[in-house]
Amino acid sequence: MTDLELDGRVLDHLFEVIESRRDDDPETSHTAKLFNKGVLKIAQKVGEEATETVIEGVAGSREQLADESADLLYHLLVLWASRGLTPNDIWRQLEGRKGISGIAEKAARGVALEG
Ligand SMILES: N=c1c2ncn([C@@H]3O[C@H](COP(=O)(O)OP(=O)(O)OP(=O)(O)O)[C@@H](O)[C@H]3O)c2ncn1[C@@H]1O[C@H](COP(=O)(O)O)[C@@H](O)[C@H]1O
Repeated sequence: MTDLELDGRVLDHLFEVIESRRDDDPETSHTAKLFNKGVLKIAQKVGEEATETVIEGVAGSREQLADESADLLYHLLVLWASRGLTPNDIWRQLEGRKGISGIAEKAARGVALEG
C-alpha cells in the first residue's frame, strides 16, 4: 500500500466494513459479536484499549504503541457506529475547530464558566 492510500480514508473504509458487519454472525465476525453485546461492552473495550494505548505510549516501543492505537481506533469506530454516529460527524467537529487554538478555547471556556 502506498502512503497515498494510507491516509484518512483507511478509517472511512474500516467504518464501512464495521457497518457491513452489523447483522453478521457473531461466531464469525468480531464486530458483529461486539454489536450483539451492546454499547456498554463496546464502551468498556474502548476504555481498555485507551488504557493499553496510554501504557504503550509511556513504556512501550513505537510498534507496540502503533498496535494498541489501531485497536483503540477500531473499537472507537465500533462505538460510533453503535451510537449512530459516522466518521463524518467527527471530521466535522474537527473541521469546526480549525484555526482555534486549544489554549484560547480553554481560556474562553474558563471565562464562560466563571461568568
Ligand atoms: N481492526 C480490527 C480489529 N482490531 C482488533 N480486533 C479484535 O479485537 C479483539 C480484541 O480482543 P480482546 O481479547 O481484547 O477482546 P475480546 O475478544 O472482546 O475479549 P473480552 O474483552 O470480552 O475478554 C481481538 O479479537 C482482535 O482481533 C479487530 N477486529 C476486527 N478489525 C477490523 O474489522 C474487520 C472486520 O472484522 P470482523 O468483524 O471480525 O469480520 C477486520 O477485517 C479488521 O479490518
